[in-house]
Amino acid sequence: MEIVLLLSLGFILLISLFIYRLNFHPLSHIPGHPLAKITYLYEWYYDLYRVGQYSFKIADLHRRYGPIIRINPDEVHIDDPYFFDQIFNQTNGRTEKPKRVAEVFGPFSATIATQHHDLHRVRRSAVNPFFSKKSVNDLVPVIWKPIDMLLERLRNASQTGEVLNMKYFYAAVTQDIINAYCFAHEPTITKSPDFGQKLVDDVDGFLMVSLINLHIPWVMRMTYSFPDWLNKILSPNMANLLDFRLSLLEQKEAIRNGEDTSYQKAYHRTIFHELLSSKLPPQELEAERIRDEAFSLMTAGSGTTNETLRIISITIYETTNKSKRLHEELEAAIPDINQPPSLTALQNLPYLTAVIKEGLRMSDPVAHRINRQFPDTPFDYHGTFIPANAVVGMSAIITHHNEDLFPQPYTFRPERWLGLDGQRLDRFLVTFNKGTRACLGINLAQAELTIILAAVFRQFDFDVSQVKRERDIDVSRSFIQGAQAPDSVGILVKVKVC
Ligand code: HEM
Repeated sequence: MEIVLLLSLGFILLISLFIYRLNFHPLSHIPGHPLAKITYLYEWYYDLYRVGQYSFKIADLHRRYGPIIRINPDEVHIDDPYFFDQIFNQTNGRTEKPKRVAEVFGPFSATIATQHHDLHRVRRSAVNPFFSKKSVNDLVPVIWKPIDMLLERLRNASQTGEVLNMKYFYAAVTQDIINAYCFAHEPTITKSPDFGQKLVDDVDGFLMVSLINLHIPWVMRMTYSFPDWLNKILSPNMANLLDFRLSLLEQKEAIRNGEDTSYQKAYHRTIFHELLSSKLPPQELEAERIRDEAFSLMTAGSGTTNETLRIISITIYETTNKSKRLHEELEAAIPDINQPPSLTALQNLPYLTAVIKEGLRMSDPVAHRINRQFPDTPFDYHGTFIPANAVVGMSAIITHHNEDLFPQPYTFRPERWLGLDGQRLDRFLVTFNKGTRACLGINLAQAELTIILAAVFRQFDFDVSQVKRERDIDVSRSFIQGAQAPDSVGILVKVKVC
């Protein structure tokens, strides 16, 4: 009898909640699918049951309900490229990251995972100087080191016929670069026989788990509270990642204790040697906080750039006329491969630059929507009121496939970025997002893309006949970062010297 009473009470409460969300909630006037308005289960269904599909479903919902929609009980999503700056680039008051997004990697104290505006400003201003244009320009010799190693390995593979996996060789280079910048390490991953495949796969696995954590936050919180040995038993795939986190902690402590002085021999700045002697408040320099910052830089600084590199590379080799045009531009700009031009000279090459922009448009490594809360700022979207502190998001993948701005959006057409018409499109390229929480590593990523693509395309051609676009290239799932089909083994290529 009591159970029946309790069940009836629960049922009445649930119905009342649905009625509130549908009719009286501050976002109730915003159109959207009725199920998405009343329950998070709608989003769960697409993300958890259909595995990483909500990012794509949102585009469908916009087609049905218009440019401003409610995608879950508490969140608004906008599809309007002209409104991007108003949301992300506005400086009128505090910009916060919604709690469940900030904690998507667990209770994680890196800049990227900081919910509140003021703390984010403190953390971000400590790391910003390392990623300015000037700092990245000073880093160019460090960037070249693993690239030279990769070129050597590509040359060898072209002679032996060895099949290489592009997914891992680009990742290795980007990891070696950020490793050197963070800790003054010599490049080792680009030299390793499998290009450090396990760590790349583990980070992919971690991102998949993060999607579960977005929806069921206590899962990651609980696992964070377990000791590493227990987590390794529960989830053997995570063992390497946990060791990696531990090794970051150890490296950082060795620096703090003066046991690691490798930076004295390095001819470049290193982030963690400087950060540990910075004027950050003591709690910001605590061991685990700095470990989390290192973990975030090492992961955010590799997977994204790697994804763009491989999508550009394969797409360009699939379209012979484009690879020919790029190769001709590079041959003229780099007559002697042993004397590469400066980064600035490479960044002034019009076709290479257009290829990179088109690659950033089409690859969209951060496939998930990006959302914010503005506690001090309400918005007016063409007559639709969005109250202060509502969660508001936009998606680069939707903006970048807007047919009015980018006709034939699924076709790789670098030419769209050339000339005056191309310059007008620049403001709609939002792969790195905009505003105070936009990508920290944009200058580094741009430099890596430019130098790596110039170096590789100047000398090599690839046989891409083993690559299947739908399986290995197209982003068909979104786990914060975009992912390819589950049966993809990466991108297997044979190397040819051109
Ligand atoms: C093609 C390459 C890259 C793309 C497309 C990309 C994209 C993005 C995007 C969209 C964000 C905003 C995320 C959000 O608001 O939730 C972001 C943030 C961030 N990115 Fe990147 N990124 C790339 C490369 C890098 C590199 C090389 C680094 C270097 C270490 C880096 C470090 C970061 C960090 C630390 C943040 C957090 C910034 C903050 O919260 O203030 N990224 N990135």
